[in-house]
Amino acid sequence: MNTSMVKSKFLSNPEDIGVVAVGFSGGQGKSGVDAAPSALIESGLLAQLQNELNYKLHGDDKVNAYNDLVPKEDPPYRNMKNPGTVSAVTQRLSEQVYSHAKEGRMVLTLGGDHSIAIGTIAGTAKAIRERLGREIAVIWVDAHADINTPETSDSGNIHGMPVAFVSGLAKEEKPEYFGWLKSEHMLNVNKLVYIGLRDVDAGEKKILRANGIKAFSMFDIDRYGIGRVVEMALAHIGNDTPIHLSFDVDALDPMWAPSTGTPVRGGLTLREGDFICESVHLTGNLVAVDLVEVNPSLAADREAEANETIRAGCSLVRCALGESLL
Ligand SMILES: NC(=[NH2+])NCCC[C@H](N)C(=O)O
Ligand SMILES: [Mn+2]
Ligand SMILES: [Mn+2]
Repeated sequence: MNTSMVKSKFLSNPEDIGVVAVGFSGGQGKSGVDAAPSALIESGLLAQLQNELNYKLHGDDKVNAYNDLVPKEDPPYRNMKNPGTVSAVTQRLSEQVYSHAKEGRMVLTLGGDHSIAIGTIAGTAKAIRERLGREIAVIWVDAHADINTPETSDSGNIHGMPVAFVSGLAKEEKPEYFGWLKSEHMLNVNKLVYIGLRDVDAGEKKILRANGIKAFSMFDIDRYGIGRVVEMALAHIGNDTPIHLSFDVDALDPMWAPSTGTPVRGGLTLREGDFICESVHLTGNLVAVDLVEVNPSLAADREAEANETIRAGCSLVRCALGESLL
């Protein structure tokens, strides 16, 4: 590792990264987001982590497609689209993430749409509870809150619901529809903090308010600047808490990350996104990172815009894992 890098104090093997490549798009309707992990890897992300940041990488270098888990029929249930598929994939993913986190490794998950955070957070939360007897905190960087319940969602897309499921705000008994989520998988909502919000549904605003969830919108970033916002976000979590960073590339302004399924103007600059990741790295508390919603096939000028988005995604991940400017 570089000397300037901070080793996470909650990892027994901080030089080791468990990589999980999740080629999955079933949490929303647009194809192409499943191609992101291979695009990120082909552009050199894992090679950089290995050769420049000197990490030891574990896990499969092939992208998981989870085709064996797709049921023959998957009708909507409680207004959710592809509920059986998303449930089965995130359950399997939770076990993959868990097995890396259990070994005391940092876990890097390359999505895929944001529904996969049901699996990544469930896996991290369970492993950290078992290994350290601790609850994790989640920093959710996104234009969206992704905290709809099946009933509040207008779209029925599960990538708009992962926070509700993994925090127990959306409940379901049936094991084939997320009933596999048990208390050991759960995230406490007072250990959750959002950064970058600017497109939050009316039902989600109610949920955020009713549960007193800490959220920093783009308004807060304009008002206080990214430096103070990150400071306040980290203060909310407390400086002795393992952190899972879930970064939706659509938190960035479409100027920096145009190739994504639900772009919203007025977002973070790439530098602000990198700054969040650098700051989280510097806490020494990071235990897991997700990068989601890169969709290389969604771009007006396909190649140039897709490449920009992939480059932005790689930059965010490298910053979270300790690349520094000097
Ligand atoms: N991960 C995302 N990009 N989520 C977008 C969600 C959009 C909208 N709030 C919905 O529930 O459908
Ligand atoms: Mn989003
Ligand atoms: Mn999201």
